[in-house]
Amino acid sequence: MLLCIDTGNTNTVFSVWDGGKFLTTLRTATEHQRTADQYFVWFSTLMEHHGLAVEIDEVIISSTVPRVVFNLRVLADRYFGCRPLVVGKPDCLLPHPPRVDRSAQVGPDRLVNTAGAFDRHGGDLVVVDFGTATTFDVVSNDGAYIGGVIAPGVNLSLEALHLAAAALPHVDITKPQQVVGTNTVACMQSGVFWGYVGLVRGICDRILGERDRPMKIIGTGGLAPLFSQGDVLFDIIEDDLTMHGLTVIHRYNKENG
Ligand SMILES: Nc1ncnc2c1ncn2[C@@H]1O[C@H](COP(=O)(O)OP(=O)(O)O)[C@@H](O)[C@H]1O
Ligand SMILES: CC(C)(COP(=O)(O)O)[C@@H](O)C(=O)NCCC(=O)O
Ligand SMILES: [K+]
Repeated sequence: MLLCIDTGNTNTVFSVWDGGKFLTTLRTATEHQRTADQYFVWFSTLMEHHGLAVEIDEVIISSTVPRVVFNLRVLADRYFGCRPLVVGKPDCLLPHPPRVDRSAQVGPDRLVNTAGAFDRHGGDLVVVDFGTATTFDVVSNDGAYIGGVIAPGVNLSLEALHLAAAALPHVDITKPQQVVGTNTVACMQSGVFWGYVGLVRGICDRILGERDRPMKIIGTGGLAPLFSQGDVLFDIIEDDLTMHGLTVIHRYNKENG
């Protein structure tokens, strides 16, 4: 079976694909010091806990943190007896190569989102992914990643306020009751929540204006549903888009590699 690994700057997600569906999805904090042995103890313990006695014989990795790839490669080699496909490396083929200034610099998560979204929805898309950073990935009519936008992530913005201003506490994001906050926490939540609603809407409107054609807007990442409570921001919300993209790229490499 195929193990799909998506490492973001905050969290790493492992998901097991049986060829038709994901059997389980496991999440751990991203730490570059974690060894292959540590990954395996964590993974095998939870697989056993879920009663999943499956044999992994293929691995695909997308990592926005280059340093973790070494240990993930060792994991695949030592425990699953395979050489992983690593998105963004020259030996990993993409169904539609990106058309940007330096394709080697594009975050692999964005290439994967593009592949997953095009497979499900066809071309002319904007994928908005709420992770450590909030990214906008523009997918052309023929399925290529052709550029986008990188904005600071929601939690990063809240944390930056806390770190830079002595009197501002650490707060979690939520949709505030009112725009006008009557205490410090409510004021901060309002600034970030409504600020992001405006940011997403404003950037998508500008992308649509610049591209001058109808496009579908797809939201993904854990915070997409929260922000769509503030305004109609997305045509579709899909929380498994990155994982789906990994299966698409894996299949493409099997068929064409
Ligand atoms: N459903 C959720 N509710 C609240 N916060 C979330 C949710 N999903 C993710 N987050 C937060 O959003 C940030 C980005 O998370 P994640 O999507 O895992 O980022 P990355 O892919 O960059 O690792 C993290 O700080 C995480 O705690
Ligand atoms: C923009 C990102 C930091 C987003 O990563 P994430 O929020 O998923 O951790 C990542 O896609 C990245 O490191 N990109 C490299 C630069 C680029 O995509 O052009
Ligand atoms: K992201």
